[in-house]
Amino acid sequence: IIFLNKTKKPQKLLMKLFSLIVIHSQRQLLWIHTFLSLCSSLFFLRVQFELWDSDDPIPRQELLKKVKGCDGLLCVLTEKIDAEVLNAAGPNLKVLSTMSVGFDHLSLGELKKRGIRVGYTPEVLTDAVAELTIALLLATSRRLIEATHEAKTGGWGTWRTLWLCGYELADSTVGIFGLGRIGVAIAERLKPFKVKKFIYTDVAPRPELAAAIQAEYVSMDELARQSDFLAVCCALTPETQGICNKNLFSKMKNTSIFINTSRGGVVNQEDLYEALSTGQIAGAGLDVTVPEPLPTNHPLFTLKNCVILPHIASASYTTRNAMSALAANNLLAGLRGEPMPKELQL
Ligand SMILES: O=C(O)[C@H](O)CO
Repeated sequence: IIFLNKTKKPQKLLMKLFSLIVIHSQRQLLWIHTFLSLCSSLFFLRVQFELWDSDDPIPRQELLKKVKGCDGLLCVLTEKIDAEVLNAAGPNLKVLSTMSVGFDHLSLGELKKRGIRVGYTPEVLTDAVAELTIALLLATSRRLIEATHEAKTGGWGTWRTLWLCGYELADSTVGIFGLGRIGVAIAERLKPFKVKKFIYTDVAPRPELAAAIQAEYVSMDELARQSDFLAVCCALTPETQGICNKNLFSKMKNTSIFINTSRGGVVNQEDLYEALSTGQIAGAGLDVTVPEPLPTNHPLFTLKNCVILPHIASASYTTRNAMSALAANNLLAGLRGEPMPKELQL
């Protein structure tokens, strides 16, 4: 979280920036890009900034206190930016920059009403998210977590014909729910695994994106019926909230693998638990849940056929650096009154 205030004191500001760079280059490589971007522009813009100096989210009360009077705010997805925060900020706030492609943590209506411009970080994380999705899909379908556990804990006896058998991608049908950049990037990576067919569903056909991967547009029901692997790549919106539910799982094959690297809110977790524990579907790989972190006593953790990761799809050094630099540049462009590199159209 970075709070920005315009100021007329560049000298003091430079000293402050310099000390912050030193502190953060020792602590978090990730932030260096952000600070360099900020430093190169802040001198000319004459702004003061304050950083929430921790990897843990800023406590809500602290956020409400510190945001008062700010012109700009850079946040991550753990901060809910709603009317309460915007009221606490007051009328100075002109720009909000989130270091995320997802924006379900932002009250867009409230931001629009106040004329606050919003920056976000699409594209720079596409490769990392697609890569992690493939890793999660294979870990789930080929039962890698179960297998390493068995090997480590003495379950590995003689070679057995059906022990730890899973499902392979060759000759399979892969379904994508929500075809955007990330869905296409996932399909491109899956293609060399000899997938037979890609199908997708979305609010409407997306022929240009689909052409890149020769994907066929189908209804949600068909997606459920045909997919051997179903990857959820849609944004969380009121329309997609809980859309992966009993109705969807009941139409899937009992050999199908369900993968979600978008947002946990898209899935009805009780229905997913039911589908997994009764063998309605074969397995699920989740990088996102509700809540996050998912309590360690959550029923989904008891299932061998459910692989749960702690929301790490974009967690590569390269991508997080790129996200932080883009978030900083969005913020600065917004403060200068210029077009942001990646601005959300409200
Ligand atoms: O929205 C995002 O940017 C991702 O979920 C973070 O990896």
